[in-house]
Amino acid sequence: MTTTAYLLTIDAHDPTGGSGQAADLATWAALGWRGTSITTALTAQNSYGVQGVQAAEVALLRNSLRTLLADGEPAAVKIGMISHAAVAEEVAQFVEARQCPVVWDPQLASADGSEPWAQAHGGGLAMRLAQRADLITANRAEASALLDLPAWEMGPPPAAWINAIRSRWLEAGAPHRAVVVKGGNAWGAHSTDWYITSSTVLPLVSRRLPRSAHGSGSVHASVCAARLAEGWSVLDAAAEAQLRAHAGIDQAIAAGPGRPNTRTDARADSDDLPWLPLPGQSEEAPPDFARLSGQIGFYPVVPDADWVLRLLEWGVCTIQLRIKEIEGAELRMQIREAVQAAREVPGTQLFINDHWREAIEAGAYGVHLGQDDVHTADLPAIHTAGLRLGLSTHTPAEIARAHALRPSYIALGPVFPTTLKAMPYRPLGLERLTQWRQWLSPRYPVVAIGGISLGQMSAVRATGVSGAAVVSAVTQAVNPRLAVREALHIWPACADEAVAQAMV
Ligand SMILES: Cc1ncc(COP(=O)(O)OP(=O)(O)O)c(N)n1
Ligand SMILES: Cc1nc(C(=O)O)sc1CCOP(=O)(O)O
Ligand SMILES: [Mg+2]
Repeated sequence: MTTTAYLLTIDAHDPTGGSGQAADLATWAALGWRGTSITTALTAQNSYGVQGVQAAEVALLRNSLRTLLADGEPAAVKIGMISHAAVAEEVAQFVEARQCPVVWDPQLASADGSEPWAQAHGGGLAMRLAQRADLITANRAEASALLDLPAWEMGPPPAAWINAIRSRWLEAGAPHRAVVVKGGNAWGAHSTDWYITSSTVLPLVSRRLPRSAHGSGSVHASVCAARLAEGWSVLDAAAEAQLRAHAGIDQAIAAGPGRPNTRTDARADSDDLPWLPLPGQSEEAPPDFARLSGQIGFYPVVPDADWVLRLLEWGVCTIQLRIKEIEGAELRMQIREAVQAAREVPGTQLFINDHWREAIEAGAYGVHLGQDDVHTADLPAIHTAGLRLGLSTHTPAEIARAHALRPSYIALGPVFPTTLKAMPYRPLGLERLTQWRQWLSPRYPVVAIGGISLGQMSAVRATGVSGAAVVSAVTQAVNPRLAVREALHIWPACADEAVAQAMV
């Protein structure tokens, strides 16, 4: 029997279960991970906060770490509260000898001041933890105390913060290393986490909740550790962690008369989504793109206007024209022809892939764009012209980017391996599709795409998505007419009122 992979939290024991190792273990259980824990300190606390801290005995800590390792290496380590220099030294030595991802979530807490923070993190110890960590998740107070930085009230991180974070925490590290400075304890309508690497500064913006909750930092950091262990990028891990922490605070559990505990297994939805504005875009979300007028269902994606005409004849209502390798007058003509034909069939939702200028010119129903396209397309022009917008997404950070643009629908893919084009993403599978679809609900209709055959369409539909976009299942079918008939039988759409009336 092989050992089940495990995550390790090196953190304090919180008797309320709301933070520290208890919260990490519960979060990991909710994510399907086996968690293990090594105790850095015992705390006396309740819903009013920490009343006392007793650092772990160092020989026992060392023995615990060594003993645990005999079962195998952890898949990732999360470090939390360390309130004594000797404990910090032991933990630093331990993580320096590991190969796996390390997340460090520094804690200022030693509420009664009995174990001075400076002692535990002084003498270069904090620097050693920082330089080994793949990700440091600190709120502003923690980062300010550790790096001796001036207060930062509003807006993006000041240059002094970025310089200090880069020169002291990131410079020595690999390029994927990052710091997330969390915005939960700042002010304003939004709570913005700042993702900082040696070359990037990106805001992840959330709707500020009217309350805080105990343990949200632990939930955030433990989600990050799990996702780094699974090979997700730090930005993707941070985006999902922010979503889950937001949901956990929103659904916090009363633990007494004081602060509630962050819920570790909260069900996130679109109110919890962080958004990642485009460079130069304000934190304020833009106005929503127009809503879809009908349901989506079976959504063929086809390479030319002739295909669109055929699909209209066969009763398909939501269609995408995805023309590659044609330009100029021929491109414009095909788009115009398809748009004109679609307009003659009430209830048709025809999206034009990539070619947003030609789509506006032709008065199309909508445009579908990829992640790279949103940097160059004139999104306000598409919005002003009244076109719907569909966006491709493949990761939590891409979902956050899409949410910053408030499109009409969001596509998730590739659900299964696709042969249509090379994709640098691993397939989502149905479980992740179900999960991410929940994150996007109720705000966004979700379209599943990638490797979907007719045989898989019922299972895809059962995940709760609004539609399934397919290329090969139609264009490569031996008998496309029959394939379309079967697909419409599995997933009829056009429940649009206009169509329903036209059919009476
Ligand atoms: C419904 C739907 N989802 C995703 C895509 C992919 O769009 P994009 O990322 O722009 O890639 P190309 O299709 O242009 O290769 C799509 N077309 N439709
Ligand atoms: C064009 C495209 N975009 C994808 C995404 O995940 O964004 S998957 C994909 C290919 C869809 O073709 P088929 O149905 O033949 O697999
Ligand atoms: Mg495209």
